[in-house]
Amino acid sequence: MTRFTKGHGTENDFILVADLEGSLELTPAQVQRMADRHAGIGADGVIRVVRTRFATDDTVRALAPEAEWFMDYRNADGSLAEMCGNGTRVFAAFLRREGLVFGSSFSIATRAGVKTVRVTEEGYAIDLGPWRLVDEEGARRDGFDVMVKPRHGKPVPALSLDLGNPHAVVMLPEGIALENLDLTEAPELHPEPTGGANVEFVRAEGPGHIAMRVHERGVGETRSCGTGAAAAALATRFWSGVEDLSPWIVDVPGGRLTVTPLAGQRVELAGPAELVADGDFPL
Ligand SMILES: N[C@@H](CCC[C@H](N)C(=O)O)C(=O)O
Repeated sequence: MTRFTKGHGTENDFILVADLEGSLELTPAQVQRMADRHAGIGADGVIRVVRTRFATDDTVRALAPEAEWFMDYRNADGSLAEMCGNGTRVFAAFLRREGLVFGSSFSIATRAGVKTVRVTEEGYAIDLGPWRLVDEEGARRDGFDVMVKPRHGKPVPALSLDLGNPHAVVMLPEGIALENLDLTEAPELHPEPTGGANVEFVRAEGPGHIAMRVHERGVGETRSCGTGAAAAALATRFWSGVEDLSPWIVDVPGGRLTVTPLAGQRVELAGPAELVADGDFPL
């Protein structure tokens, strides 16, 4: 039996497995079984909690002097992802509950580098680090660099951003309601990015305020995506032409996140994190 904890951040839900000394080899099939919502525990992703110095990947192990704990993140289909914004908050909540970190600020290692966590009144704020437009020249010229076709929908232009993991953000044109999108299948992307992408659909709600739905790579539609919320806010800010450091509110089906652009092309994500259950699972 393997001990697990279930948690969520704005209803993006995760199974955490503590493997502090790095002795567990989690296979894609095991991840799929745990994440299965009918025959398993059910989750959008599985997070292995491991000491960074025991990570198998050399690039991650090199982060050990900066961050004691590595968030080994897997999507529900068993694929590895570089980063998970909501996952970092839930990971932080787990580390604190278990007494594995102390203080109101600490660092965690991810496949996309070290992220700094700050404890806040509502939960956690994570410095997601550097972000970039994938095709800056194309984006500045046309405002988009990829076409996205949702199921039963017409192709719409989107902007590709790299938040450590890949995103394509669509600002919905007039006449297409966010609520009516069919995200039961992955939207088609043209050109298709190598390695796929998470796709965010955005509606402007007012200055500094957007609503978003997301289709996540390796999962399907989820009720929230932290790196997706950051990508959506940064894309909307880019299209607005006012690239200041004011915070953005991002409403997702599972709640509300705050995204704050930081100096030096960095971005912070803030929101809640809840640990809701503990149990044992036959892996
Ligand atoms: N839900 C996450 C992102 C998880 C990884 C993503 N599906 C990918 O494959 O890149 C978030 O909160 O950022």
